[in-house]
This record gives sequence, structure tokens and C-alpha cells, in this order.
Amino acid sequence: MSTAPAALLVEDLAFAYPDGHQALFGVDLRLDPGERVALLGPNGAGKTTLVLHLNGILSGGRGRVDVGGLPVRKRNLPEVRRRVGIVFQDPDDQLFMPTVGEDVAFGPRNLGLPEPEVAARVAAALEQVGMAGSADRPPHHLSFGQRRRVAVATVLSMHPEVLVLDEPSSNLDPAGRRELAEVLTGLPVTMLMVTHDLPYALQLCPRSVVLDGGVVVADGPTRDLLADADLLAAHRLELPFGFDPTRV
Ligand SMILES: Nc1ncnc2c1ncn2[C@@H]1O[C@H](COP(=O)(O)OP(=O)(O)OP(=O)(O)O)[C@@H](O)[C@H]1O
Repeated sequence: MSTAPAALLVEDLAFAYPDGHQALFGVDLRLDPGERVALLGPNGAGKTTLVLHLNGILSGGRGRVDVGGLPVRKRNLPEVRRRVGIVFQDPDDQLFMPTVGEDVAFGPRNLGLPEPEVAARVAAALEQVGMAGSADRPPHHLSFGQRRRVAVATVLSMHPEVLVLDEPSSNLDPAGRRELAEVLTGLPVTMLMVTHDLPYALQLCPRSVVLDGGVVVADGPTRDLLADADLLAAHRLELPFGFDPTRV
């Protein structure tokens, strides 16, 4: 195993919500720099709860989370939130400025970066997601797939080390799925992708982790996990009819 700090390290993470509902029961997860990993599991498995611990939105349970060797703790939160960018399922949760450019500039401006650096980051992030030339457009004039790519750009402009995506393929048409896949596979970041879309997990992520009942129940090559019919059935994971993961 590599001795470099993990891009993301989760150790024995357990968490109960204030109403007493225990959502995580001791989760271990390590992502090495540059890995792309899918986080799979049925509704209520604890995926969102885990993700919300990665940048300290939720905390207070047992265990630890480190990002590039930095513990996710209150005093580290500004740096943790720069290192871990979360792209939420609904792009409209992340786009609230009059123009695309201002949305992508929002994070870097908040960091207090000088305007020329902000402008350079905006241009680079929009280029990375294939949206160069759209900086002056209002986000609500864009298609849903374009808005999702701009939401990714709002995170990329912070130069994150870990990109977490919640259901990135939801509501995308086949062209939108393909365009986003091309963007995501070209990014030089560590990626954790929460998804119910198993073919998309196979396309983008060499490794998958299955969470169910607040514990990791499988961790391995996506192709192998998706070929395991018993595993899929036991955890309510379904491939599209006729889809053969060994033939992709
Ligand atoms: N704010 C909350 N208060 C109490 N319980 C909660 C809260 N949020 C989630 N839970 C519970 O914690 C468990 C894990 O939920 P979580 O949202 O993490 O699952 P998930 O795997 O992301 O599900 P989905 O695929 O439906 O998004 C569920 O049983 C859920 O009902």
C-alpha cells in the first residue's frame, strides 16, 4: 500500500442523527490520489450521510475523516472545504448568481483571491467543463445538462483535490450523459461518485464501494461487483434489463 497520505480516509465512522436514528455503523474507506470510485447502495443506505461528513457538514459521531492527511475538524473546515468539492444533485442549488461567470467566480472570490486570479480560474474551469464562452449567460438560460456542468465548474474553480458528485447522471439525456462523462474522466482529481446508475458507475469508476445499512458491504473492481448477481440482489442494486457488465 502507498505511504503517501490518502486523498480521502474514513476510519470507523459511525453517526446517529439527533433523533437517534443511527445512519452509519463504522465505515472505513480509503481513496488514493487520482482514484475514481463509485459509492453505490439502495435508498437509505447512508450514502448522503457519509458524503456530508467529508467536508464537515455533519460531524460529531465516532471515527475520523482525513482529506489529504488533514483531519476534518472545526478549525480545519475552510481548508477542508477547499480540498473537497461537492456537486449536489440539483445544479440549481449551486447556481444563484445572475451569470455563469459570477457563479464560478463566487468561491475563489470568497477565498479573497486577486481578481486576475479569479478571472483565470473562471476561464479555466469553464473550459474544463466545455462551457467556455458562456460566462456572460444567465444560468437559467442553459439546458439542465449545461447547468450541471457549470455546477461542476463552480467547484473546480476552487482547485479541489477531491470531487464528490451526487447522482451526476440524473435527469440527463444520452448526449448530456456522454458529455458529462467526457468532462469527468478528463479531470485530474480524486473522485467519489454517488450513484444509482450502475452503467455510469462502470463507465466512469474502475472501483466501487457498496454501502448498505450504514456499513460497507463490498469494495472492489466495479466490473466484478456488477457481475455478482447475488450481491446486487442482496442490496437492491439493479442493472438495466439486458445490460452485461462483462461486455462493456
Ligand atoms: N436528518 C435526518 N434525521 C434523521 N434521520 C435521517 C436524516 N437524514 C437521513 N436520515 C436517515 O439516515 C439513513 C441514511 O440516509 P441517507 O440519506 O444517508 O441515505 P442514502 O443512501 O443517501 O439514500 P438515498 O439513495 O435515498 O439518497 C436513512 O435511514 C434516513 O432515513
